[in-house]
Amino acid sequence: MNRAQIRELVRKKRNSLTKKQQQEAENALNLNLIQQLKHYKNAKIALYLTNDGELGTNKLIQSLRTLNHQVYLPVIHPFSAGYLLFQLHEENSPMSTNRYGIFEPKLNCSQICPIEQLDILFTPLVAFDAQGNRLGMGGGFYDRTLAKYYQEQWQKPIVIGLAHECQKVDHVPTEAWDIPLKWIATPEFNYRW
Ligand SMILES: Nc1nc2c(c(=O)[nH]1)N(C=O)[C@@H](CNc1ccc(C(=O)N[C@@H](CCC(=O)O)C(=O)O)cc1)CN2
Ligand SMILES: Nc1ncnc2c1ncn2[C@@H]1O[C@H](COP(=O)(O)OP(=O)(O)OP(=O)(O)O)[C@@H](O)[C@H]1O
Repeated sequence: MNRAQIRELVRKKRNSLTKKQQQEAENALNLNLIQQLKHYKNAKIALYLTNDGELGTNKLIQSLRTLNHQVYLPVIHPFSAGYLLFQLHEENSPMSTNRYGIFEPKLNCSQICPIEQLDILFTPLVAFDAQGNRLGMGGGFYDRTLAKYYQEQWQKPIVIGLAHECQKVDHVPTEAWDIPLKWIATPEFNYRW
């Protein structure tokens, strides 16, 4: 299967999960990651708002806030095409919808966090394989935005892909720009490379 075929197949799969399965997955992911991140204090953590059958993040966002972490969300860069910015997201932050119909914070430059100052960055993904290869929605946003950090000796942020178990495939055909992940969390497991 090529990248487009895998994308189509896995997007269908995750969109066909029932509400109950989605809810259970979201709850389990929350418990998994709260346990995994328990040594962090007042961390800056980038997440995303759920779209297209992706693993739910609302519960995790609420828990992280309760634990005094700061939550950031991606905002599509207003003029650097294909890049993301990460903006602070609080309970009542003004929101707007981007061109894909995904909620994102209304751009406020004073609340943007440079990537190297984030402690943890969670990426959405469509499919992953046993080697940590990641396939996204096809915009190249995360690959492009993180490319600069991948080239240098990279300490921060820790990048963690989030996915349902059903998004694991035998093999993701890779491209030169793809950034393999060192950690993918599902509701059930943590895959580390
Ligand atoms: N929840 C979430 N937020 C995210 C991402 C994501 O994958 N998930 N992104 C990760 O990069 C960025 C947005 N990238 C996206 C790229 C394509 C489509 C999408 O639905 N594409 C349609 C075609 C839409 C069109 O061109 O008008 C499709 O493939 O059906 C959505 C998001 C930033 N925010
Ligand atoms: N580092 C980069 N520099 C320039 N272009 C890039 C880079 N990374 C990806 N692209 C471009 O973005 C397009 C989409 O890439 P790809 O199919 O890998 O996206 P994706 O990983 O599925 O999406 P996303 O990262 O947004 O979840 C490709 O055509 C590629 O040319």
